Amino acid sequence: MTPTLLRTAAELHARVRAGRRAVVMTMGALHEGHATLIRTARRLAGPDGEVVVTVFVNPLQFGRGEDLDRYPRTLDADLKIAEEAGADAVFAPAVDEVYPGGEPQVRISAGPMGERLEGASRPGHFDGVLTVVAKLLHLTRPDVALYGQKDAQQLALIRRMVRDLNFGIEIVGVPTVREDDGLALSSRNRYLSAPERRTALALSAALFAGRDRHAAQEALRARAREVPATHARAEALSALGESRAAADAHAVAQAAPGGAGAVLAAARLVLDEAARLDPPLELDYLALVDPSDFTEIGDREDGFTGEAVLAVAARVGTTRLIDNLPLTFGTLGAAL
Ligand SMILES: Nc1ncnc2c1ncn2[C@@H]1O[C@H](COP(=O)(O)OP(=O)(O)OP(=O)(O)O)[C@@H](O)[C@H]1O
Ligand SMILES: CC(C)(CO)[C@@H](O)C(=O)[O-]
Ligand code: BAL
Repeated sequence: MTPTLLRTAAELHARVRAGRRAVVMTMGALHEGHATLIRTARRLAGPDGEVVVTVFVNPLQFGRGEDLDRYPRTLDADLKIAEEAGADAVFAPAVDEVYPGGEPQVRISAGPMGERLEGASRPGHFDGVLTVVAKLLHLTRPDVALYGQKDAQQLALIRRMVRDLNFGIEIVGVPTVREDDGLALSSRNRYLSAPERRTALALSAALFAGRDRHAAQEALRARAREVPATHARAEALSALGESRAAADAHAVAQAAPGGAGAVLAAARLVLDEAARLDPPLELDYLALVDPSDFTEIGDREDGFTGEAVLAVAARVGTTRLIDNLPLTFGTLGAAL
């Protein structure tokens, strides 16, 4: 069924709530990534609940010289995608409806986490994001709200805001949806020409190179833990086994370089190559960060263990893209 289109806060509030409400916030120009969020929301809301999708290009989160004016606005197509994915209502307010008195004087401050990575490149961006997210949460009053892992720093900040300011709403993160060749789906991909898209593939390719390096390291770490046990077993068996196990231990020790620095180096190699393509990739940042506060762990000692996010941002032509992958350091070895 075509979702009900709601244009005003009054229309939204007049709507009779049906069970558990799940909200997906977007800036429109919907694609399969958004559809996945909406389908997940449908599941979480349940058959008696409802899914509300918001479509609003928020001027507050765009810096001067960014793409606010050219950002794609495709409401008819968005309604169709929202319908197919199972939305009950689409809230698509005008700017005046969200900010009736002009830009708000009182805003949410994203704090130090909002000044790193994306926040360093786009000053004020996360204050604008959190301010509109807070407003949209108050307007839509969901039980649960869903956000994509593709915007990992945004997701972490929304979780933080909801916790720090007691919003009492469940926040659910949804893994990044990609094209078959790896490119993360993004509304801004439609700005890319064919040659630019080829260059843009380097973002995901770099992350995959980092992930592969990480997987190889983790396997070596696990092997290194296993070797003493192998050694003990071998010792009990025969002198020949013992010397084999010792050789194995030596080989693992030699082969286990690494940690965070090696993961970053593997990813950087791909980005460096892409910088020589035509059109070139212009790197903004590549960083390995702690997902709880987005501080860099790239420069910490090689023995880092725990959750991390490998994040990248780059420009191709006039289009700025971001991508990231979650990585876990050390648990494979720890589990053995
Ligand atoms: N490829 C994707 N996979 C999963 N979630 C996504 C993906 N792309 C966007 N989202 C999520 O959809 C929500 C709305 O995002 P938004 O409308 O800004 O789309 P976008 O494709 O990220 O656009 P942009 O190109 O402006 O970054 C956010 O929670 C975002 O993280
Ligand atoms: C969360 C959001 C809808 C706020 O404008 C936006 O930042 C987005 O689409 O990711
Ligand atoms: N998807 C994040 C919104 C923005 O880039 O402004």
